[in-house]
Amino acid sequence: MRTRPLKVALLGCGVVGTEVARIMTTHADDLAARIGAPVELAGVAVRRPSKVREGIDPSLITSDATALVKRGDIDVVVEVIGGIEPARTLITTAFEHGAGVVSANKALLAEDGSALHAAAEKYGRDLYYEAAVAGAIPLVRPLRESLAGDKVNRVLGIVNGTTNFILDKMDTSGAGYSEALDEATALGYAEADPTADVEGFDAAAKAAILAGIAFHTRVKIGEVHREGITEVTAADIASARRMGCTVKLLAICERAADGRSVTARVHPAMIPLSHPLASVREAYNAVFVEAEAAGQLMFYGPGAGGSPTASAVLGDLVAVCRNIVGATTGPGESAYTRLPVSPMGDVVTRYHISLDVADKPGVLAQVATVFAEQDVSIDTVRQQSRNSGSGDEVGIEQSGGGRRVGGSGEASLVVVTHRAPDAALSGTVEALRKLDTVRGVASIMRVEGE
Ligand SMILES: NC(=O)C1=CN([C@@H]2O[C@H](COP(=O)(O)OP(=O)(O)OC[C@H]3O[C@@H](n4cnc5c(N)ncnc54)[C@H](OP(=O)(O)O)[C@@H]3O)[C@@H](O)[C@H]2O)C=CC1
Ligand SMILES: N[C@@H](CC=O)C(=O)O
Repeated sequence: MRTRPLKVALLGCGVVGTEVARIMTTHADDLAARIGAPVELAGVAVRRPSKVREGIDPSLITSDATALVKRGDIDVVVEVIGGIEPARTLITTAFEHGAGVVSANKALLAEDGSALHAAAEKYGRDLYYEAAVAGAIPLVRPLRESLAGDKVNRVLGIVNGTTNFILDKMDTSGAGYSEALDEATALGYAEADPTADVEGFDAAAKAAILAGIAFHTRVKIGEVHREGITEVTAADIASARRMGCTVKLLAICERAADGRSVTARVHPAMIPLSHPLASVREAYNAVFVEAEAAGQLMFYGPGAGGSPTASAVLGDLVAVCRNIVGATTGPGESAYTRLPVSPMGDVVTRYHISLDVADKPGVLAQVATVFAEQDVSIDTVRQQSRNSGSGDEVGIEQSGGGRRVGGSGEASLVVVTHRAPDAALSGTVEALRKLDTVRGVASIMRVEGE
């Protein structure tokens, strides 16, 4: 065992950083045994140095993160500040000054991963970021290392704990959206600005990282199609239930059949209750990986929160420290080639469309014609009259398109399609909006996982 301790600079001591510092202290002997050298917390950079931080030697705390990473004796920098700047400059400076880096910062990796990897390679240092995707779940290293000899074609998962928590609460306990969000924030799942969670930015960043590692390419967050959960209503959730489905925010990354391009998208979707992702509750995450030789793999576990995320950070810290002790580095990024990211219009899937229509003869025929003109095949149609008082269904159409319309006034028409390109669906919706008899498009949701 080497006796000189490896020195670690911790940048950020919030939800995640506090737990990283605690585990480094309480598990110091175990970490030393696994690494082959003791590790020492050499400094902790925060924004508010006067705040009392339980369990942390006050003499280690500084507000000058730059000076800490430039000290010259730091072996590993753990960045758990978040955001783009100053995190990006601090990580690059760490490489320049000879340190390896562990980061949980998905926003930065999805925005500028290429440049960070290039800087790590230039200075011969490690950049590890297991905690950036799906909290405690080992996913980055299995994709980057264990599956490096296979060909991954699809990654589909729930990668944001906050939104899964909110949708789960809305579904199972009938909680309101705001109430569920407040609870997720109090539990430390949500980002500093929860807009990143509920508008899908956090999941989109994770999708960009996953697509990059899975397909050995580079995908930036701006290339990921993104829709959040703010428009998901109790009616959508009830409608999903009627179809034997539940609503989840999914991240889906796919390699095209010809292998020449990829797609990456994040949006709410209905999935059948029989699908394993349907039973992923609260802030848990789960990711399906489909690889040519391995088949289907599922990764499941806590996707957010201080302690689970710190577990992933500590795993990376051990790996980077081991590499330093062994005078080596982890897998580099030079084998990556850039595949184009296809637009959302090329994605083929099924849709659940809820329309408010005039409840009179001929409406269903008009609506069906629009779908046919756009070459979008209808699977099922369900009509619910607004005049029935109780809200009971008054007409159920069979698969494939028979017609039954009656009464007058307004009705709600729910159309579920067969698989069709997203561009064709957009064209259909645009044409539907122009029909006099269509009073509004209440919701559009993709149906996945069948
Ligand atoms: N929370 C979670 O469940 C997960 C978080 N992550 C990622 O981990 C990272 C950290 O998240 P989290 O711990 O929740 O964030 P917090 O907001 O709880 O903590 C951020 C920390 O960074 C410090 N900080 C902010 N700006 C600066 C600065 N300019 N210089 C020095 N320190 C600064 C803050 O200081 P101060 O304490 O003084 O305010 C605080 O200690 C993010 O990238 C996040 O996306 C990843 C997976 C899960
Ligand atoms: N806000 C994120 C935290 C982990 O990445 C989430 O809710 O999943």
